Amino acid sequence: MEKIPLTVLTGFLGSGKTTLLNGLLKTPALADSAVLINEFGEIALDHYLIEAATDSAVVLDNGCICCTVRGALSGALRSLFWQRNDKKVPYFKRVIIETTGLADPAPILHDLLSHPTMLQHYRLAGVIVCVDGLFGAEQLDRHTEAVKQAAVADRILITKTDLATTNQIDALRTRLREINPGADLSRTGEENCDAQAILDAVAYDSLSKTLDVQQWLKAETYRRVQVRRGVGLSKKAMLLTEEINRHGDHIGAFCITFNEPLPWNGLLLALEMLAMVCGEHLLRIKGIIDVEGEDKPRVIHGVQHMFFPSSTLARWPDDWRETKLVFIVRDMDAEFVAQTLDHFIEAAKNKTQQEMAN
Ligand SMILES: Nc1nc2c(ncn2[C@@H]2O[C@H](COP(=O)(O)OP(=O)(O)OP(=O)(O)O)[C@@H](O)[C@H]2O)c(=O)[nH]1
Repeated sequence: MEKIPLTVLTGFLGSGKTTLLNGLLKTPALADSAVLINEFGEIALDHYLIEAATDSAVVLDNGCICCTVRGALSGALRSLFWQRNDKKVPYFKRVIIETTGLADPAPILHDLLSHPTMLQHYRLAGVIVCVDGLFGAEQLDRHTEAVKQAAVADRILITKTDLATTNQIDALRTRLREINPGADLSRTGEENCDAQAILDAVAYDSLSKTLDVQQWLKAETYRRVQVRRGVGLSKKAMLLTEEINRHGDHIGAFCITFNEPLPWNGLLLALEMLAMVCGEHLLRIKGIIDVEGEDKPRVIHGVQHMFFPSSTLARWPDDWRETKLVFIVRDMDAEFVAQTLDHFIEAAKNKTQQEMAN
């Protein structure tokens, strides 16, 4: 059965999420959507979608379903799926989750990822983040959540471009590029900003055999970090603030490559170890892996200490067969990540060699 695409729409308070969503939902392409508004605690949200929503799902004028969910989303998504199955709500093709502006997106993505039954029905199509063209820079300065939101985005939309000056928008673009070099970045009102483009641009389908790897990974936009062979793990370097950029964002975005096939177990151990020791510093990881003994590339991606189930693509791009892992981290040393990967990969290779020798 085809999985239902799930788009997470986030962005700081007042950044224009609801305005964007209202615009998107008016377009016929998105008429068959279910919208979940994820509320937390006492934060007062009073816009039209919330007003339209009661405890359970409400059908909006355009046929979209809307409901407000307090706390964890996974239960609501499962229930929505079964309601659709039992025809208790109109059929919907996709789900858009709008989070509250104060939300750290990582726990939301964890919630979505950590329920295997939910992953049977849904797939994460992408994370869209609205950044306020006028106040975005200030929000990035003051609020860690705003930086984290930008870091996990697949697509960033700069809003309120009618209010901001060209200089403000250009400076914001540059800063967002530093935080998240691989995200699609555009401003509302731009040509490539229509509803379908926004939803399609980020589509990562774990079952898709046709994923455009280059477009998805954009490895060339990240700073390249070399693995120093045979150096091993340094005792001192784990959590460093070397990655602080000139805005003080404490965010590092880098790419690590390996040009020989890797033992899958060694790589997994390395990633597990990184997730265990410094999971909260790992904001986003994506990778295409050349696995020893396999002809086809494997895709992995994760947020903090959670990884989406890995999947295998149909084939390598014509001009590229190399492992590439991109990381967006917070207060974490890039070299430490590279050496940890190398250490566990080498250990796995040595173990296999010893087993073969015996
Ligand atoms: N001029 C202008 N105003 C905008 C734009 N986008 C949003 N706004 C206004 O900014 C305010 C906040 O927009 P919302 O869409 O409610 O923002 P939000 O991110 O959903 O806000 P919360 O859900 O409260 O976090 C509203 O008054 C909007 O009318 C824009 O592109 N231009």
